[in-house]
Amino acid sequence: MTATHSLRLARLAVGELAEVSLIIAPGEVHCISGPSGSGKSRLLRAVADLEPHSGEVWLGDIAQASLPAHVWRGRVMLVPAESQWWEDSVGEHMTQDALTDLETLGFSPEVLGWQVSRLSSGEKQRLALLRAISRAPSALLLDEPTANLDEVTTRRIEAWLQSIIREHGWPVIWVAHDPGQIQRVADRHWRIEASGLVEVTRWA
Ligand SMILES: Nc1ncnc2c1ncn2[C@@H]1O[C@H](COP(=O)(O)OP(=O)(O)OP(=O)(O)O)[C@@H](O)[C@H]1O
Repeated sequence: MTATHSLRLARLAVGELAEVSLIIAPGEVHCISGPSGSGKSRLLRAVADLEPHSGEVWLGDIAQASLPAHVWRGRVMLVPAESQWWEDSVGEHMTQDALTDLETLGFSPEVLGWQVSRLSSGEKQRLALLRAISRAPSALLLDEPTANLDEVTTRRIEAWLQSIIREHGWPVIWVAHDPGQIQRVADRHWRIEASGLVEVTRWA
């Protein structure tokens, strides 16, 4: 299914961060960087309706406020830096759609039988991404999606994410620290400075 909705933040404010207004077009990746503690994760949580905030968020012509929070979160899917798991085994969290991409992410099908408790932080991170994208979202919020991965795996996950983002036309907000990664994946780059979002027009 191809999503063709923009994600629109209209005067969104959470915590110390000044009001944010952004339009992320279908298939676009907007990277957000900034110092530790500047509010990047809280902003994503507000967009996902996981944190009290003022202002509005729209997915196409659907307002966040018009949907029950759990329905909104199924469409505007947050992949937090530290994923949550609620069942014992990996497979219990996955839909059938996850199976096709297992190998691309470096797993054999046996991973579905693994206990969540044995997963390394990098395995958890890759499987949390797979879990999110296999649930047919309409927009993605990625909080440092490669933070626990080595360079080779990071590049592989970046390429995989870019390809499925383009294929599905998801608007994406991607929190990142690595300038190289931002250079590779961002259509636009915003940095949090003095509690406000400032566009970085040249980030080579
Ligand atoms: N529910 C909350 N209520 C009040 N303050 C909070 C809450 N959650 C986080 N904070 C504070 O808000 C600030 C921003 O936190 P946030 O997690 O968004 O930072 P960040 O930019 O993602 O940082 P990092 O790069 O270290 O992950 C921090 O000072 C944090 O302690």
